[in-house]
Amino acid sequence: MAISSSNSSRNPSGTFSKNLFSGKKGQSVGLVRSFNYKIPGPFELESGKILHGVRIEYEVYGKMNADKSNVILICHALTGDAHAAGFHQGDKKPGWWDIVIGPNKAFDSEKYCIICSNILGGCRGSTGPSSINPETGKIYGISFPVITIGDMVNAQKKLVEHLGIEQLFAIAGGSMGGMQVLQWTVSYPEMVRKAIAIATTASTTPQQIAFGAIGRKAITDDPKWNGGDYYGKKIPSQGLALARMIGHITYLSDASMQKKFGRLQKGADTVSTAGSTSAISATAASLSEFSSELFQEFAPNFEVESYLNYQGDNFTKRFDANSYLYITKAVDYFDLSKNGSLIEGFSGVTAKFLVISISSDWLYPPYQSQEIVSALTANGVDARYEEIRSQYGHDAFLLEEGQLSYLIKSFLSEVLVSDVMNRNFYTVSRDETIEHASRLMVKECVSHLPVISEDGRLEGIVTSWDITKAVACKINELDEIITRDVKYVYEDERIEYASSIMEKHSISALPVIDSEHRVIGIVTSESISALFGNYD
Ligand SMILES: CC(=O)SCCNC(=O)CCNC(=O)[C@H](O)C(C)(C)COP(=O)(O)OP(=O)(O)OC[C@H]1O[C@@H](n2cnc3c(N)ncnc32)[C@H](O)[C@@H]1OP(=O)(O)O
Ligand SMILES: N[C@@H](CCO)C(=O)O
Repeated sequence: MAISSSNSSRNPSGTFSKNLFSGKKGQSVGLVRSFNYKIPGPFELESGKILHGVRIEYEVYGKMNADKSNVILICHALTGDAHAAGFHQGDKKPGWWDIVIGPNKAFDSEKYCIICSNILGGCRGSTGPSSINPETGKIYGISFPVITIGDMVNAQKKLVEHLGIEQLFAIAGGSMGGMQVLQWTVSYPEMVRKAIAIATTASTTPQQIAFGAIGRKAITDDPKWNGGDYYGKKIPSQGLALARMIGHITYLSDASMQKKFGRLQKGADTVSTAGSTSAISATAASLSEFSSELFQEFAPNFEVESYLNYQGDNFTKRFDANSYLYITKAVDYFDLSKNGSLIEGFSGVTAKFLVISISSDWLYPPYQSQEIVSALTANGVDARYEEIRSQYGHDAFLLEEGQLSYLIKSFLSEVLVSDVMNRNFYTVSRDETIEHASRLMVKECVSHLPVISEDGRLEGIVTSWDITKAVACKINELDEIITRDVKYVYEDERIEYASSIMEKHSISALPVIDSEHRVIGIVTSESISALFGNYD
């Protein structure tokens, strides 16, 4: 299967493998803890309903830099939580996206401050239907109001503001996490610089809604669901497990199920490999070899049945059935198109995008990611499309470490001069005095002044060092001390290039010019250091 890809971020051979990313091996963020933020005052939902005392559970990996410009928000999928990386005390398994979060990993915790929060409506520390309604002192149950992906994002925004972050360096997530990513860039375009949406859609399809509906029916048809009032009693574990079993099939693929289970049956002790599919098949798999008693009981004799039973049962130990109802409904309502147009829905988006699909994902197939990219591109948004080649199906976004790392790392580290340049800058003209330039530098705390012509074209540069020398030599005219062979960059050049010019010529600031040689900004070594994590 070929990888369809748009551009150059691929490795030189043009192929991917699970171990493709050959950078320094990442390590764990180690022992981590969760925090819990209570949103002060009322929290208004998109429906107009109000929640009080909303709590948001979150975790943080890495440090914020001085101006909090290195923060990456991770959004989790349907049944995830705030624990994305590292270990809680006593845990054997790390957080759910540990493969990409940590020192030297794709979301490098040495460089970025990575935050992940549990969604509103969830059951892992954030307010949801299993929380106590502060107005009644009782568990909400199904008196909890309907929530949307927009509500989840609005709650995350409250957390982000509480942490004093004005703009997120990036936001990333897969599946329903990807929906939150898209919603963020639509609702708060000025707050997101880069967006990574994986295995997701901008508008939930009838097939996706259908699977959600069956899962919900499994829960509500379980007598123990009891109209959502089961807290402190027996939980609707049959229905919840069945919902997860159905859901879990959609997270896998035909090929991955062939590979994992083949037709293997319990009790079969010899296996053989079947042709090109590498399927495992039981040698003694003919029906006649099973006892009629076993057959009549419809016992789960296939390995895939045992696996699904295990996944279903396991799920009931970590998830609340009502949360499942509310969250899947929020997914079903998700539709960013406006007046039937996704292009219109994305008008106003400014973040740079990396949209990743998975070749074997039949739940959120690649065409849905391509639609996102087309609509973004139609709005002039810089959106890159990549398809991960994987047999794991939808859940590949939790597993494909090498491909994800390669794509995410190169996307995050691609910084252009325009991302860093200061557009509020000061200039002088060459017929001005040294005293004027000197006063301007002191007043505005700048050490470099581009010298421009009447129509704004770059003619030279004067630095505070030039002024110091001029004063020592009793020179008064600016014209005499201007550096005319001035180095400059264009705004669409990579920041590494700007940095290399500065290093080569031992200079700490470069004017940024447009195609007509007019000065449009200035980039300084200070702003580059801040971006790449000069942590205080
Ligand atoms: C996305 C978020 O934001 S967070 C939520 C993500 N987490 C989940 O979805 C959890 C459940 N999902 C899964 O397990 C997913 O398949 C994945 C993608 C996360 C893991 O995939 P894989 O590593 O391929 O694991 P696999 O699908 O084989 O399942 C492993 C589990 O099934 C069990 N299992 C495997 N085969 C069988 C079998 N034949 N019978 C019974 N159990 C089996 C394993 O013992 C293992 O149990 P454990 O999880 O308690 O260790
Ligand atoms: N398996 C993941 C992804 C579902 O989209 C989850 O349960 O959250």
